[in-house]
Amino acid sequence: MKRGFLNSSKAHSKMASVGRPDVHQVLPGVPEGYKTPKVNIKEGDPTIDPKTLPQGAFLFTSLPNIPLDEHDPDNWTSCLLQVATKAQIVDTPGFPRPLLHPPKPRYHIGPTPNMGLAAFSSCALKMGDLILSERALLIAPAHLFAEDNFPEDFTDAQLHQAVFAQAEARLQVAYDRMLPENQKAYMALANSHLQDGSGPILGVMRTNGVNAAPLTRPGDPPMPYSATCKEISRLNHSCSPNTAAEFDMPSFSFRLFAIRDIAAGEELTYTYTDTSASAAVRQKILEPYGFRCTCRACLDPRLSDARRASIHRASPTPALMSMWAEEGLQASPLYGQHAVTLMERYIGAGDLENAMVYARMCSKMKWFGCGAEDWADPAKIKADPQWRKDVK
Ligand SMILES: C[S@@+](CC[C@H](N)C(=O)[O-])C[C@H]1O[C@@H](n2cnc3c(N)ncnc32)[C@H](O)[C@@H]1O
Repeated sequence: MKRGFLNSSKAHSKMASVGRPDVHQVLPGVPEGYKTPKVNIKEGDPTIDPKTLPQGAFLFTSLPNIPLDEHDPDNWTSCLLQVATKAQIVDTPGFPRPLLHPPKPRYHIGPTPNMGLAAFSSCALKMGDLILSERALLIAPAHLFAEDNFPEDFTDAQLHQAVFAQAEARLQVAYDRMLPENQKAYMALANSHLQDGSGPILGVMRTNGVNAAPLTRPGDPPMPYSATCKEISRLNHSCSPNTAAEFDMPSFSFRLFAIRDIAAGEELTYTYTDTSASAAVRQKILEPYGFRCTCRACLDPRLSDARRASIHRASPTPALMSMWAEEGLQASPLYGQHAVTLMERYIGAGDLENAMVYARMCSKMKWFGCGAEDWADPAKIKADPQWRKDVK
């Protein structure tokens, strides 16, 4: 039986452009005459051999690496990645594996009265059910970074705008490499950054980016990546979400799972914030998305804040697990770790019935990337080296 899964480290041809935005038109704060530096290291550029680039250099690429004008039923992602990150991806055993799809569609996108579009379950779902798999439209560094020395007389506001302009110019290259239908899908996504100087491509990324954590290699400085998806990015936020997304490196795709049982027609949500934080802190983190969360935990923060604080401190017990579930925090890695701890505790005590309860729970927690479908097997539990080790 695999232990500690929760602790393990775990995008040429020129194409038509849909609604191609003009960086300087949409960034009025950039001083007249300021030109963004050219950042054009594209794969397939005959003047550059990617193998000679430093590991930290950025590369525009498509993953899986198929010709840019070709269609793949599973789509491909237009990426801006560090050279070393790309190497890590293509060296992943099994890459590029086809996507794992549910046997029939389990969700649909539809309107809400006050939250724009949203995703809804099309059937009753069980905890651990795969809802959808998709490759992102765009993956790029989540953090804005400046690439040249700015004129000394720039004001803070101008500096801010110039950094946005650089980011937009970079993203424009990745956007130009997308298939026209992907460009169209990208520009159709929500944008909560229409007034702050973000260019349109950056604005959509900042509104819809999903954390592609496994792409961040351990190192200094860490480079977080943001993935903008056609479908998953339609999910609205909840501080007690009912889904979680896991990035599967071999297939280079996100998998969205039900993290508890979900009724047919229920809205599917995931979290944009830190669910362990207080309601006030969560609202602050959500501010850039342009809404105030009105989920159950935010409407009654006094009770929920106290409960969240205490359950994050407490040691795992079956009663504590119920409190985590009542608070709707099954996406938290700590919840998963507790399930493993309890399973191990019952294995050590030779308590098969209770060990099976938590083994079944762990087996369904596929959003943690554990892929541990067969943990809930009494024969395996009894064959575990720790079986009955704590029995005096
Ligand atoms: C990633 S998009 C989600 C999909 C979006 N509703 C759409 O129409 O495409 C994020 C945007 O959805 C809206 N949104 C997401 N969660 C919300 C919530 N809990 N309450 C109100 N608006 C929300 C906000 O406008 C936010 O900027």
